[in-house]
Amino acid sequence: MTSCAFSSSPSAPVGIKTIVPPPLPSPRHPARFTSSLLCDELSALGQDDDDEAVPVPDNLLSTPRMVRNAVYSFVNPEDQSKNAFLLGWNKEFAKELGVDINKIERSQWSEQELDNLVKLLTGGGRKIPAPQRDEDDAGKGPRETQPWAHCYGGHQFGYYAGQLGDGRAISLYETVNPATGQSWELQLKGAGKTPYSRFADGYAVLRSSIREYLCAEAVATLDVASSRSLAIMSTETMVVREEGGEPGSIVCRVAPSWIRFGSFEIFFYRKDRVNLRRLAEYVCDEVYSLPRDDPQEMAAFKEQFRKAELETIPEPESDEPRHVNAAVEGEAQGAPATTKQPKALYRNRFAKMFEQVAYKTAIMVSGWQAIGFCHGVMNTDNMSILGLTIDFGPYAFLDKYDPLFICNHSDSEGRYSFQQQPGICLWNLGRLALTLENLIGAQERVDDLDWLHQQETDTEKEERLKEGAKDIVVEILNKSFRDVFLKDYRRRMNEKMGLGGADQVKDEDLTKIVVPALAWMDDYEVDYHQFFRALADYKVEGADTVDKNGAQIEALVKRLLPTPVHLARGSAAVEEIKGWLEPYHLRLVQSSDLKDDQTRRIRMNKVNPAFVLRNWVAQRVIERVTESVMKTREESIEEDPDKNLLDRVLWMCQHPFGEDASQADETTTTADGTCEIKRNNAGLEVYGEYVGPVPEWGQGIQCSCSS
Ligand SMILES: Nc1ncnc2c1ncn2[C@@H]1O[C@H](COP(=O)(O)OP(=O)(O)OP(=O)(O)O)[C@@H](O)[C@H]1O
Repeated sequence: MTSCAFSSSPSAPVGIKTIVPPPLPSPRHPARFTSSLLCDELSALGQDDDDEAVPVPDNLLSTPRMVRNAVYSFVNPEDQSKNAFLLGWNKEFAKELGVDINKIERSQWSEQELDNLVKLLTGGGRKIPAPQRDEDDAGKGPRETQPWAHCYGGHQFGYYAGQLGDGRAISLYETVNPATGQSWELQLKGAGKTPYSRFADGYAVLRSSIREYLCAEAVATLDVASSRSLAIMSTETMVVREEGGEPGSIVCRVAPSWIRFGSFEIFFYRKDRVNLRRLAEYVCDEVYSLPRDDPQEMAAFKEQFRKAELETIPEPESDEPRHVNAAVEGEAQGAPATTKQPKALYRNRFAKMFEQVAYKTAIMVSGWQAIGFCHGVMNTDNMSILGLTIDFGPYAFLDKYDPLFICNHSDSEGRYSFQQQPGICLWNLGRLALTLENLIGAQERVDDLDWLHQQETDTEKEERLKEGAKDIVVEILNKSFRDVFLKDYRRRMNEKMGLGGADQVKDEDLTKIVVPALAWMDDYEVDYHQFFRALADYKVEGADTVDKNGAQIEALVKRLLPTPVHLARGSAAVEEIKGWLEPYHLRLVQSSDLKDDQTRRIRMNKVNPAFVLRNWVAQRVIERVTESVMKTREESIEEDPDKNLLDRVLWMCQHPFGEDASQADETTTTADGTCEIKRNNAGLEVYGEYVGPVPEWGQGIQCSCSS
């Protein structure tokens, strides 16, 4: 890359620097939030087209402050482009984003295009392609972004922390992939100070950027919703952290929406009902595309049920309308249903939105539990309104299976330990529900909903609204979170164990096979991921009971037990493994769909990764890339023997299952009856040392939180 200067466009006003568009897709809006949400007034001063408007200097725009009465602030990324260069480009995600197919590969870009991209992503340029849909702007050519930072609050480790906000993340613009219709918001993390930076510097260090860049892709590939990574840049600056000076970096990360639970909390705790309502409407409209509540349906509901509620309340009818939920209070506790009156509940769009959030959060966390992912900082400011995995800080994939595993060394009490994650999601959903209870509790009452658009206080009314939300929220948490979580977790675990897909899950699979298998792994400190790859090689053909498979079981145990100390307990392990292997074996042989060893193996190896982004792998990449960044750029390109490690590991994150899952390992029985399994690494050579046991130096690595 040359140290390119901006090229001047002939039509640009004198003094304004212009660059040609980089190979990125066009924006839908220069700034999506401008449409319906309130902007921080100070930051908006210089942003309109009015000739009279005086541009606000960047340092004032980004001055940390309390931002009230606003959902976001305009702010420009700090120009860190001087010596910046592109460290990694995720071409697989670029396709999903809708980047011009002829510009997917770095090798397809001109030097100018590379320069433009790096400048845009490191704050040195603001020109983006012309908007896609805005007819007024059509044909006007490149225009400027109006980057913004979002205002949010959040509960951190159980306590409400007040205003947090995007302190080092700045959204550039939103784009829609015309082929898929999916919209994406491009955000730079580490882009410099914003009004929400509080006492911090707005930067990100290379170490944390690499971890986020890789892990978002690893998680997404394992079929768990996640933010995505488009690119990672080295800013060639030093950033000061607890550990000393470290190279700085920016990640361009992308999500359909970056709104968090904490986005609602900030307005709730400030008693700012107007912004809370606007944000909720925005999420219903733009994020979930929920239709507006139908006034006629609401009126009909009111007529039919509220009047009846005042008189004598009828038993719910079987052909009641879809939105009516006749929850019978007390039924759950075993009280006779007839002694309690049924309540007719109307789920307005805010309840439906909450239901969607609960559902998506359940699916996300069932994914985490199944893939063995520990998030580490499940504060409400890190909970996405779309159930995406966001904020890849001190995360870790499990090595050995340990339900008590804590990956965040600041979490001394294990609030966010591996086994706590589903419960914490529920707790966090409870925090979100609190912010929405007025809106949900209003149900079909238009007058109450209108009242909620104002800032007026009426404690009695609010109590009534709160009461009106209670049953709806409880039911959503039960049905759309708890039940969904359990169902999805069963499905995922059954698939991992080769017990078939969703339609084949049996009630006792979890209690008789999955849970005892996990307990066995915990007891013998078995590697969580290797367990499933080894189990895929287990054969039932020719053995109608587990007892006929003795030699194979011994070999399996030998392959899984991590150290000689564990191996010394080998015979106990063999006996104990039978506790779940027996029902497992029977379950397989009794099903014509499951008993074919080869088919099952292929299926299992398609959901159980051979490559896992373990902490030691991420650490290795960090060390190599840091080393090369610390050299001059020319040196690093010429001399770094592992210069492609970042790209290679990204590729592994995106292709973790092995290239050829169909090749079976070879099982041989020796003369003395012992059984050896020779690993067939066909297709795994490409991963080199990055598949297989964790090296000694890499066991138990924890990462620092000062990112
Ligand atoms: N170096 C920094 N400069 C400014 N603000 C920061 C910095 N590090 C963290 N913050 C802010 O502190 C809060 C909590 O930090 P947390 O570690 O959860 O977020 P993060 O990793 O910066 O961001 P994200 O959740 O957007 O991935 C957020 O408001 C975040 O923006």
